[in-house]
Amino acid sequence: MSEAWQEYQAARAQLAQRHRWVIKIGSALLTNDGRGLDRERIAQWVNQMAALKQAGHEVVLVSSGSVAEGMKRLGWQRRPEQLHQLQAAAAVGQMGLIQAYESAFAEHQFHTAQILLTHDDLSDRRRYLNARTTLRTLLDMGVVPIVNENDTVVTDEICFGDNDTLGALVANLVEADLLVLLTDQDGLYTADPRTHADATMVHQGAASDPAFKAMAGGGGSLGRGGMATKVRAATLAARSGADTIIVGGRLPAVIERLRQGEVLGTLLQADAEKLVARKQWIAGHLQTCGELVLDAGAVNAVQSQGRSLLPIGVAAVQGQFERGQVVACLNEQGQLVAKGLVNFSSDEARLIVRTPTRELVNVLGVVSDPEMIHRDNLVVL
Ligand SMILES: Nc1ncnc2c1ncn2[C@@H]1O[C@H](COP(=O)(O)OP(=O)(O)O)[C@@H](O)[C@H]1O
Ligand SMILES: N[C@@H](CCC(=O)OP(=O)(O)O)C(=O)O
Repeated sequence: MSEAWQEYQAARAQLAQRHRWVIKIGSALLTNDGRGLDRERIAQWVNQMAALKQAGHEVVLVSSGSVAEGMKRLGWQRRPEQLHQLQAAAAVGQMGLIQAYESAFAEHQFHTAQILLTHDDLSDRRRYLNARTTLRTLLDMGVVPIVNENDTVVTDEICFGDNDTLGALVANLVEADLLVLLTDQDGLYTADPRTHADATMVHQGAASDPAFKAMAGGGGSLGRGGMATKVRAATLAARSGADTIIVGGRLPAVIERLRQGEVLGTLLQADAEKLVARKQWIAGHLQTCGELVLDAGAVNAVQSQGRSLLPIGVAAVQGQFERGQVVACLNEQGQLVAKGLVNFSSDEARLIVRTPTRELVNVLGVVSDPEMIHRDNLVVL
């Protein structure tokens, strides 16, 4: 046995002990090649999740499939393009999705709970904390939360877009130990195996390794994200310390075998420093209200020295925002370097661009917090 394989085995044995699992099941897998939900498979996964719970683990399920099931129920052959049709299909299909899981978990005497989230729910601090408390309460009660995006009310601008991202943000929310992304491929390959017959599977690596991002392509017609969003999800999940496994959901007894520590799929390990809860919430903002453009000195202070962002280092302000909202910090080349909770509104911020701290009082009068973004509220990306 090679040394690398021994290393994989050791990592998997350790993972199998992890307490709180978020398991995401994608559309490509759930939907019987577009012919509605694959109920037989759903029952098999539920049996394995029930066994996981009986062994003392906690499980949160993130499941796609509402649009695909809605299309089947409505007799539609192709995924509609129009948003309101997608939303209608999701509303019809979510009924079937929840019904399928509820009856399968009931066979094992487990209660389930439906949680439908939008991006807005997680970007508002109060709603985020509410969602977190509810999910944790459900887990304490032994209930299996089943999460999906609230497709009926989201628009393109405010959606997570794919359930891989949602799965990662849920992993952050519940401080999961492990995120399992079940999909239609056995794992992440060096290139999309549907178009590259010679591609080989990656067994293990660091979530932040840019090589994986380069390998990952888009998805099929039912799923939305493809591998690209799965690799990104692994980097998001890593912020709260969760490792991610991308694995084939059609492999026999896949969840059970992961629980036994078998080397399956691709393990992307959390290698970045775990962020405190408040910073995870800031980092989880996919859309921000505005941008601050930082000069090179400020980028260095924030990125390499862990310092607060001061108005003197801000070269420009874009967009409209209020004090306390999350803004993006860009370098002068327009690349995202950080996100943070800003201490000034966009109107105030424009007035104090490039202003030294001691002169703020001359521009704005009394200033309680002189930093543009305090380091405790700043996440370097
Ligand atoms: N490097 C890669 N390795 C494996 N699959 C890839 C890769 N790049 C793109 N893909 C595609 O991603 C698809 C899975 O993503 P997707 O269709 O969104 O599934 P899901 O609904 O499970 O999220 C695979 O069917 C595959 O064709
Ligand atoms: N919320 C949507 C799923 C979004 C989606 O397709 O996600 P994925 O299968 O992860 O690419 C649904 O339930 O149909």
